[in-house]
Amino acid sequence: MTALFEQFSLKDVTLRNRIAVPPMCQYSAEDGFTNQWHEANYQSFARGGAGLVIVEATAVSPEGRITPNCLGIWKNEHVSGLKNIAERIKSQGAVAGIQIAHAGRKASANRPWEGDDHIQPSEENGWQPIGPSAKAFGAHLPVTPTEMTKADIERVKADFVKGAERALEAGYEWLELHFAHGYLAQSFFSKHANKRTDEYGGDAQGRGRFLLETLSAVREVWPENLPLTVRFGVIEYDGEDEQTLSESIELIKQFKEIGADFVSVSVGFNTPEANIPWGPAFLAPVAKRVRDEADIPVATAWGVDTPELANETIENQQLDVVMVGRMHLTNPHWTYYAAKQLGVEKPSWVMPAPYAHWLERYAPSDER
Ligand SMILES: Cc1cc2c(cc1C)N(C[C@H](O)[C@H](O)[C@H](O)COP(=O)(O)O)c1[nH]c(=O)[nH]c(=O)c1N2
Ligand SMILES: NC(=O)C1=CN(Cc2ccccc2)CCC1
Repeated sequence: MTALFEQFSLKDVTLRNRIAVPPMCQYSAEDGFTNQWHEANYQSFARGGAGLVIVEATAVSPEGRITPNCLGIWKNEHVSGLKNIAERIKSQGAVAGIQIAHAGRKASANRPWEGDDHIQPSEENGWQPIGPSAKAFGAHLPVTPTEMTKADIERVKADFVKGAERALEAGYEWLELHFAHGYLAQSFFSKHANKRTDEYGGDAQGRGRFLLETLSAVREVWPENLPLTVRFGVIEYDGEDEQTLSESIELIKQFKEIGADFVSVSVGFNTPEANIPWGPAFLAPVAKRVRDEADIPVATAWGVDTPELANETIENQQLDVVMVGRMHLTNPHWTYYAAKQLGVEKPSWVMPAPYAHWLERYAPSDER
């Protein structure tokens, strides 16, 4: 059996294969609400055969959005649209996941194709970002965030809890807390962003406290039988990698004790001075270290673009699930393409019958 197409069970959820579509912001919402763009976007990935489709970073409060056009889950009115998306994903045979998020000091930004840079808080469509300390990211995100008070910390933790409750109500079965990519939770763990001298700063334990407490609070409301997962940047490529990685693995061991079932291993992106070694599956060896040392199932993304490479990361036990992002933007049926490439039996049947039946007996002219 081709490893990439083996099922994967976690708690009461079973993925039909090891291929996941990671969260990818569409920056297409108004006031946080889903629309026909999101419906088409997510249903197409699921129809293509992916085992798990994770809905993009969905903000737990308005100020937690990256851009004004990010999805939201900060009010009950958001639930019905998110439920529609979950149903569309499940109707195509994939597991419906959702990532809930707070952008922290990277909030109040233009959409990538409109500059990707901060919108000044004084501008009509901008707002004042918050963060662990009054320390800006820099580069294209120069606005200095307001240092969060204890009350702010309690409010944002409560926003994550309410977001998790709404995600459950919307029918999602895989919850991912966004603890990566230099957004709020990740930034608390970062020495670059967190200069606090209270219990939410200082050593690794202090810098990890916001993440641990947020996970704990969500654990209490998320059902024990459904996967509760985190996406966490374990390395910055800022010259401190061994230190950061060992501190990150220690924190992940605590995530597991608190009740995290799975980690999507990613990059910290807390500093514009990082030197990221971009390349095919560059993070897979790091994910394997996490998998082995913290003894927890993992996924990672980042350039796992070919079916062969994806299959290898599972076969050589680096990953349990592969996150294939941008390749799904090129081809939402990437899973079907991978099944054909890897010589899986009856490859067209990774898709629903109306497509599978005809593709089973059709070879495109360039393959005849
Ligand atoms: C347009 C777009 C939007 C997003 C992303 C990426 C892209 C391209 N990524 C990162 C993404 O999940 C993935 O980790 C990267 O794209 C790397 O994987 P690939 O090399 O694309 O397979 C991302 N990550 C995340 O945790 N939450 C998100 O909402 C987003 N949004
Ligand atoms: N919401 C997120 O976590 C996002 C992560 N990105 C990281 C990224 C960096 C480089 C290439 C692709 C993605 C950019 C888009 C938004």
